[in-house]
Amino acid sequence: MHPITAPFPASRPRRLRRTPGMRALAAENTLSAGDLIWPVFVRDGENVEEPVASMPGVNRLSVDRVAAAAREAADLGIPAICLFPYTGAQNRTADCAEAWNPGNLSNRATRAIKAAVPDMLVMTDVALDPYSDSGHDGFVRDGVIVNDETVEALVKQALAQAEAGVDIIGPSDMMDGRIGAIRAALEAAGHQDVVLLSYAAKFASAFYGPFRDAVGASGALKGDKRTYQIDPANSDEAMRMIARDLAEGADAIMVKPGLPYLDICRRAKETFAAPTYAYQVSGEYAMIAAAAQNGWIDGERAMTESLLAFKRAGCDGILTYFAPAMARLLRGSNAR
Ligand SMILES: NCc1[nH]cc(CCC(=O)O)c1CC(=O)O
Repeated sequence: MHPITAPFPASRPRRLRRTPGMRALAAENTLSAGDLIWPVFVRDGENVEEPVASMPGVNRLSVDRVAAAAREAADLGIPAICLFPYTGAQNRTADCAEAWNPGNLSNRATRAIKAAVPDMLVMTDVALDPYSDSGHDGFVRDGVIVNDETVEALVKQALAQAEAGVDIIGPSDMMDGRIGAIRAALEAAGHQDVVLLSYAAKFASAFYGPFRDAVGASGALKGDKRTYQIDPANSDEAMRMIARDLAEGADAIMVKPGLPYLDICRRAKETFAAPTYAYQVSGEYAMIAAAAQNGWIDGERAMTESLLAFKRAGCDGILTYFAPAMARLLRGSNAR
């Protein structure tokens, strides 16, 4: 880039900032409901809407309420919902068998959404942590999260999700070789149109704390996830993970968390020119929502600014708990 600026007063950059119309004309990036994926927590029961204490404004929904949420999303122009099941300690086992149960919570919610709103895209998470008594994304053997055996289970989980009708599968487990294995299994089973959105650049982050509360994993988790998620110190490693996952058949890639990793978003987009998404995770949501609740920041403006940042960084879309609030705000105005 070679920006050319005349010396003052020939150049007065404030000319282009003078009115809302002028600013709209000069805007380099925009945000729309079509950029958003809404992560939703699913729980047992009927007609249940249970607040998540650490995420003000976010609820765990029973399957019937998830279908209603899908209708709401469709009305707001949000193209996709991402499902995360809440599992209590009593349903967590060492063999994680619930993960590939065709009738598990996630698969039931998928079918309910597809029945209620067929055009709503359903995304699901592939990882064992909602079903594991250890809270880890893989099997634990002698204190080690084992890779290859976990990948076999992830393949079964992904196939059950595809059978239930999901459009987008998001492996979030960070095991080695899972994208290739899941892609091959999907092809073999006739699910050639299922999109793989790989959580390729997923960092071992403190910002997942409220999520682990929301899905019931906080109490279960023993230790941390640093032997499989990426060290926050690393950027080249994230590029290698993205390259690998694209080479194994990922259609799109994700950077997670979001705001603390905008450099990774920008670098990923420039390096690979692939469809690139960011996950504005639970801790990021909680910080903004809690500060707004206390009157310390303007919640709507902070939400909008944080989401626009992802577009500026090169992302094609954002997974965010703010999705319905942002879409509602966008519908009411042309403001970004
Ligand atoms: N496979 C687990 C998973 N999938 C999405 C999130 C975090 C999402 C959020 O914090 O909003 C996590 C948590 C983790 O890795 O511990």
